[in-house]
Amino acid sequence: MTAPFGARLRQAMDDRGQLCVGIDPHASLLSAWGLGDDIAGLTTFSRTVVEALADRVAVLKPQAAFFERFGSKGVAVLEQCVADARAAGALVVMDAKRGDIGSTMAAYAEAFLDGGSPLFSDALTVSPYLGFGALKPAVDLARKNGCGLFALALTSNPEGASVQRAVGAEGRTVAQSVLAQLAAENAGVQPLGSFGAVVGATLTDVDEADLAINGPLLAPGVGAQGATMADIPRVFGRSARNVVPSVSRDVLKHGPSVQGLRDAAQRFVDEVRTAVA
Ligand SMILES: O=c1ccn([C@@H]2O[C@H](COP(=O)(O)O)[C@@H](O)[C@H]2O)c(=O)[nH]1
Repeated sequence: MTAPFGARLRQAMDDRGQLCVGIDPHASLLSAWGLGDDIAGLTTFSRTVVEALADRVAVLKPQAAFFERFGSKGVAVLEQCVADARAAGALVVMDAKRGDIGSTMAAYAEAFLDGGSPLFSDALTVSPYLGFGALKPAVDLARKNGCGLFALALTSNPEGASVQRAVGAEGRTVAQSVLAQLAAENAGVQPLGSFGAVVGATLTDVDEADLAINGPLLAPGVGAQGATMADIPRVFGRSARNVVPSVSRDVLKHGPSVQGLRDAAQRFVDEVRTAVA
């Protein structure tokens, strides 16, 4: 039986360091790597990232959009990418940001969190903006299959605040409500719950108490969006050890050299270790 995602993530971060590398095959990166903006380029790009990093970084996070833009052939590349990355030892967080009414959410959950699915991943990013309760089918399937979820709470983009910082009837922000419901899912779990939040490393004013969800905190925004690893303790305070900083473009720009990708990832691992120590 597979250990819960939170326990597997804790172990992976202890062994390999606190880093998630995003696999985001932007057209501009494909071009910079000397590849075509086509299926052949997508295949070479994702294979190279997996070859370079899946045996050494804790988490790889394919961004589904960059594969989906090529249609079914792109999705086939994504399926292979996920399978290869998992086989090489990385935990895979599928960044697909799914969220819908409960009955449809059940189908999204099956697509990514059912062991028989070609896109089976260790965890999935989800949007709680149809109501956190609508995510229940995904919560249930994730728990059953040792998977995790990362719910969007305080995203790294400046536009997110208009929704996420809005104050609801009970006097707390939407983000606070999402974080509290994640904390409830993780209550009492050791060493770390499996139900995480997406909280940008770019943020300036976050209440440390809200982040104590006993679950992982996926922190995009390091690198191209302007945050650095030094921001991790500033933003996350006492929860910094549960943070998985996520970097896509600022690692990927060092390809197609396998060694270049490895060196870039290692620099970020070293930087976050120093910052969080
Ligand atoms: O709040 C969020 C949630 C998700 N993302 C995703 O992370 C990567 C960031 O890429 P970089 O190149 O490191 O900027 C991308 O896939 C986003 O969709 C985010 O940035 N912020």
